[in-house]
Amino acid sequence: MEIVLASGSPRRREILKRAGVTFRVIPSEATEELTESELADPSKAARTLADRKAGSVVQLLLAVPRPLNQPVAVIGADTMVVKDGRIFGKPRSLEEGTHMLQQLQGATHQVITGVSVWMLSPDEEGHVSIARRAFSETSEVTFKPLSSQEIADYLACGESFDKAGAYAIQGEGAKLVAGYEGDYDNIVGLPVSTLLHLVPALAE
Ligand SMILES: Cc1cn([C@H]2C[C@H](O)[C@@H](COP(=O)(O)OP(=O)(O)OP(=O)(O)O)O2)c(=O)[nH]c1=O
Repeated sequence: MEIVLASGSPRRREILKRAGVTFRVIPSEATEELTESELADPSKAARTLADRKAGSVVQLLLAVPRPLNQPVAVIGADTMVVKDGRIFGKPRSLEEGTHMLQQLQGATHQVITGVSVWMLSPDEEGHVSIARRAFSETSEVTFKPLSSQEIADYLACGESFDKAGAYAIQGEGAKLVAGYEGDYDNIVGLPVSTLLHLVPALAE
């Protein structure tokens, strides 16, 4: 089976590689916008975005005028930070990053990663059947109390802008964190242990 990771995230690539999975990368160009009603249920929203990312890459694969000659699994994922039911994605400005970290300091929040796997199976005539499996995983992260100066100094290191919630637990952001519960890889972007448990074919 061929495995495709529908993600431009170097962290997801790294985590999947470390788990011993052989795959290629096709970054998704799906939009990350959600409607008000989708925003109301963060776990579902994360699964929806993951599904959209995987689905957009499946469309690309099926648009190529060359029949699939083997089953293909396409993996999409989306990570969001959730504080008091509000979703924090990637900050679009320094102000937004500052606001996110002000909300997160001295408190506990959830990090939710939604994952969607689309399995494409061609038959002998070249017809492709599609099966989908989606799940989400939640970890909890507690931040130390932070002063405005500490927040400004952290944002100045520059690692915040492509990270949900404006921090990277695997980077300089580790020093903002008092502790976490749950799966660490899930916080960094891909709950690979649950993924391989639910879709064991990926590890074969
Ligand atoms: C909370 C947290 C998030 N992140 C990252 C994981 C995700 O890459 C990113 C959230 O953005 P996503 O939209 O989930 O992913 P992405 O845009 O990086 O990649 P793609 O859509 O192509 O798959 O935040 C960390 O690296 N460390 C952390 O501690």
